[in-house]
Amino acid sequence: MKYISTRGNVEPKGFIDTVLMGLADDGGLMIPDVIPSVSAQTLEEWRSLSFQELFLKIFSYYTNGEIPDGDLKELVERSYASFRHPEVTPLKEINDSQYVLELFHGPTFAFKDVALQFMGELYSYISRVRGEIIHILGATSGDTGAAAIAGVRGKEGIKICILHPHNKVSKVQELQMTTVDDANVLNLSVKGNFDDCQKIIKELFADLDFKSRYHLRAINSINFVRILAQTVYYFYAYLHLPQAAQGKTVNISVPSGNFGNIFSGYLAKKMGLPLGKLIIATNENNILERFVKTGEYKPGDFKSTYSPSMDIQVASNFERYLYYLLGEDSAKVSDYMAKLQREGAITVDPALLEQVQSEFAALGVKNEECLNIIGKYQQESGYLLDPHTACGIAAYEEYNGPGEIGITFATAHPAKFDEAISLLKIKQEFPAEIAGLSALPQHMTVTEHDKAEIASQLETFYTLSAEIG
Ligand SMILES: Cc1ncc(COP(=O)(O)O)c(C=O)c1O
Ligand SMILES: N[C@@H](CCOP(=O)(O)O)C(=O)O
Repeated sequence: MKYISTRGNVEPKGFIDTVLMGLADDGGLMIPDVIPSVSAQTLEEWRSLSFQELFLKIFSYYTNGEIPDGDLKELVERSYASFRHPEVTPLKEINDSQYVLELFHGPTFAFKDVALQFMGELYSYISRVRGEIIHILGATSGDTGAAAIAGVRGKEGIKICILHPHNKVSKVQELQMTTVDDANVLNLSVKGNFDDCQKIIKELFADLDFKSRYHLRAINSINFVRILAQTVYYFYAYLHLPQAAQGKTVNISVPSGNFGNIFSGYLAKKMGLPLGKLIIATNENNILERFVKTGEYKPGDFKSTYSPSMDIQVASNFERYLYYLLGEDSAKVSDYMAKLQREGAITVDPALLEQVQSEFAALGVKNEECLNIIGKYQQESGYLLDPHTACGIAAYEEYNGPGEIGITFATAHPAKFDEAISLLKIKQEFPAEIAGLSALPQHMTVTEHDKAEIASQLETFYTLSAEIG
């Protein structure tokens, strides 16, 4: 398998080179040239596999043998040894038509750990085996940053710089990132919002001279391996439904921001996983809901909500979906993206909109509704949802039809977002790993929202890294 860019101007690459490239050098996003197909019989054979075994099966379609089987197995085993649940991503039954896939049992209590624990191991492996310098640059609305740092802190040959929006992440998220005192970690707290942080890193990646001089590597979902690692739990969830649910339509509701998690579901479906609707749940930053309902993709005004990790207006992975929606025509994708840049909005025609609506449903959940859902589920079933998951549940309630099975992804543990939970006067118990954070000193540099200033901070940090790494 080779990997190509959504914009068509990158020579086809192998798996490891795609990981290293991150953002495609032509400004697009890397995707496989052909999506492999998993037969119904193979799926049936996968039912009894553990999460780790399933991971290896799925990756075997994508890695071209560039990582020997034994090495990949070792990386996967190490990645999930740090999870607190033996199943890694357990499926919980709420009732016989409603399930929650808990994705928060990793070191930083959010779904990002699933892909980023593996990416940390993978980067470390690539650094060791290929002698590549790994200087990670990432942007976060709170969870990616914490998980990426946890995945690579203290690892030889790797440095990581994460930009987060100043005072716009939850207290626990900030502490998880900034109490790490390893010398290979730099936290920049940027005066702006997540979209500003993401825009700056994309511009720095697009400066090919800067990118190659400082060996910039991506950990955000612009990196295809993030998307691929996230497909594993779609398969896992589907294959672990009880027998009574099998054969029914299975819809998945996914709290969404950068469109990475749900794009993994789209990929899983294209590989042959027989899912019903993919339900996009957002908060009041509802660009994706507006797109699915009207065909217009237009970033709106940024709003701070109770689910800060989804406070995103410009959904990075939308371009990957656009590629498939436009019939895998990279010239058309380039035109649409140029128009978006020029005019601030793009619209798809009615025939394409019909296709979008056959593939996705979407709901932008208001702050008040988010709290109502948390309160309701806590009272009725004793299950405490985090505010992102609550948006997912609201969208499930809106779109799951009678006789259908709905799986909502629980993308974070509620302890990360007590700012919202405490508004309901719910007193939650904090896991020890989180409770202990507030006693630790924090390390971060507050920075203007200014690309040149950030580039200069990176130059200093990455130059120093040569001595450390
Ligand atoms: C807890 C949580 N839920 C949902 C999302 C949205 O996921 P995605 O950006 O992959 O759409 C994020 C951040 O991305 C998150 O941290
Ligand atoms: N919500 C994310 C935003 C970045 O998303 P990514 O999937 O592209 O890494 C976060 O928590 O940082």
